Amino acid sequence: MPSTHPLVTGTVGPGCAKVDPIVVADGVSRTFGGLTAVDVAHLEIPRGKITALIGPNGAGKTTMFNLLTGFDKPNTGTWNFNGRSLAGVPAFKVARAGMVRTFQLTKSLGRLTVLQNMLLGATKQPGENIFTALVRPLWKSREAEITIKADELLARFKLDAKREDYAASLSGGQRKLLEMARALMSDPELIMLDEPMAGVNPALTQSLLGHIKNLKSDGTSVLFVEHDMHMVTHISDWVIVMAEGKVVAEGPPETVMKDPAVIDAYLGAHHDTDLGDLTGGPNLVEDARAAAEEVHEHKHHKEDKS
Ligand SMILES: Nc1ncnc2c1ncn2[C@@H]1O[C@H](COP(=O)(O)OP(=O)(O)OP(=O)(O)O)[C@@H](O)[C@H]1O
Repeated sequence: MPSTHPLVTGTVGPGCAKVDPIVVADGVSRTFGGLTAVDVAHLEIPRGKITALIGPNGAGKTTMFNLLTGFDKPNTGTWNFNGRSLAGVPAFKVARAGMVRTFQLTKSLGRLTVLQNMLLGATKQPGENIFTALVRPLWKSREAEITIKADELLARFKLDAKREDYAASLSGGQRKLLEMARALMSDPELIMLDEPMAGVNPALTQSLLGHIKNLKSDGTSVLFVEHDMHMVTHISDWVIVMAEGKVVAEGPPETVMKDPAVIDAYLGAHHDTDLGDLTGGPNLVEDARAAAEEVHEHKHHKEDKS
């Protein structure tokens, strides 16, 4: 039976319209040779909420992130952010518009200090504006301003003690925190996190979850890609499921995990999974997570070898 939800106008389903969308995408496709990585007819991301983008390996989630944030160019498609068209706009301008992303493999620059990494996250660097660049006092005051902001964020993410350390010396989890903190240097309205939990040890998991929830309390919209189904069910307001480049399901976490299309999407990557385990049982979330982890490990194993 078609269902409704307070975040949605009309009925809940793949590509459904949101009451207050921050991103609206239409007809976005990207092919690599003969492979269609993304083929999304319509997608809307709700404002001020935490939205999870899930799906098996190779579903097109990271490619969709790359397209929306200007790190890749689509074959077709348009999208707007806050009502402003951002199709074809390069990544640095997308960040200035208020849409910032982090990467699956963190991009912190190991040979720069933690603080220097943070300063690079500020969208308007001192010297970017020719007038400011020529007038040294203005240059200096802007630099002081962004350093204060960087220090505040480092304290919030408990990285202040590491301020002068090289980013290369941080643990995987600390680098994820640094990525998130750096993304916040530009005061984004939408932050897009690509697998924030991957490689994070359990000690930092709670802290990362807390930071993501705080982002929402501060009014920031969050879109994240994640294979950890516990995280997805715990913190998301909304879940979007991709498989083979398309949006195959979406809805609140408590219902989307029971959707046959979601089960199919995970089984699609898992022909050897025991169907009896995954269909309809109370452990669906647990099983889907284990399935996703298994695929993930398999993939990383392949990557290690190559
Ligand atoms: N630069 C590229 N060149 C060729 N093929 C690519 C490229 N980037 C992605 N692909 C392919 O596009 C498809 C979608 O990949 P993508 O990384 O977007 O999936 P994903 O859902 O993010 O997967 P994962 O969960 O493993 O990160 C895959 O088949 C992938 O191999």
